[in-house]
Amino acid sequence: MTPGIRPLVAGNWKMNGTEASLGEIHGIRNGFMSGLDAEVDALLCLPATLITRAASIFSGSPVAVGGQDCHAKASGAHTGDIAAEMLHDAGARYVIVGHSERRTDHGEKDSDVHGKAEAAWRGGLTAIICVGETDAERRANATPDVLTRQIGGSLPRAAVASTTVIAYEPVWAIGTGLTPTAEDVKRAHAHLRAELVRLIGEEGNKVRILYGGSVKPSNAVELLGVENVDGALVGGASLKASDFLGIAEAYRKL
Ligand SMILES: O=C(CO)COP(=O)(O)O
Repeated sequence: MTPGIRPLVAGNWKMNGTEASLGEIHGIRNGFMSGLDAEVDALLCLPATLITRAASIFSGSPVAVGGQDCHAKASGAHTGDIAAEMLHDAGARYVIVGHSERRTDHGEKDSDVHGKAEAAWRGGLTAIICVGETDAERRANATPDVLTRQIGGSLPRAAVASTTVIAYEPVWAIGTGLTPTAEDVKRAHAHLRAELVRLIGEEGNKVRILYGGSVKPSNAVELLGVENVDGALVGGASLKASDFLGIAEAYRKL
């Protein structure tokens, strides 16, 4: 946690979810309507096919909807891609950019992520910029260098805290059930905070830095209580309303 920063618990459904999953979205809505919103902001980043339906379910609730990627351009001949403006039109207010799965599956580089973050702002969205080291980089003690390089290349210098979120997601912790120690998370987030301030000045002290990678209800209190951890980006556990709410409930104990 960071004094003065309201935490954000965000889900990332990745390539999961159909009509049959709408019950979980209703469950998430009901959970946040019953008082949890006093503690934390909530967001669900969905496949594009569910954004309009989820935005209608979440309407009048404190839960926002986000996309998982956007193109750098606003429109054009880019088959299969989606523009930030289109996500906004569908009801999204956030978009994840530079997730490690996009960096791996689609060869996205820091310079691509930089362009997508600017596109997100142009389209009226908050950009969630993801960074994080691989297992090999961790073993080589290269985590601080990797984070410096990724944030330096991915973060446009015009970033402001109201429309920028950083997510620290160690690649080796995603979907594996493995998590860094609280001490390792503290060190990585302190490093990212210092880099933010170096890159964008005092504004960097107000930017939310989320932790992502195997967050569950059982480890949420420990991970979310760490200094400079301003929320979570949750994959697998966000698919079930009870687990996602269980993670947000950590803020009732912190
Ligand atoms: O990649 C993630 C969120 O963006 C984390 O995924 P898991 O919570 O499934 O490890």
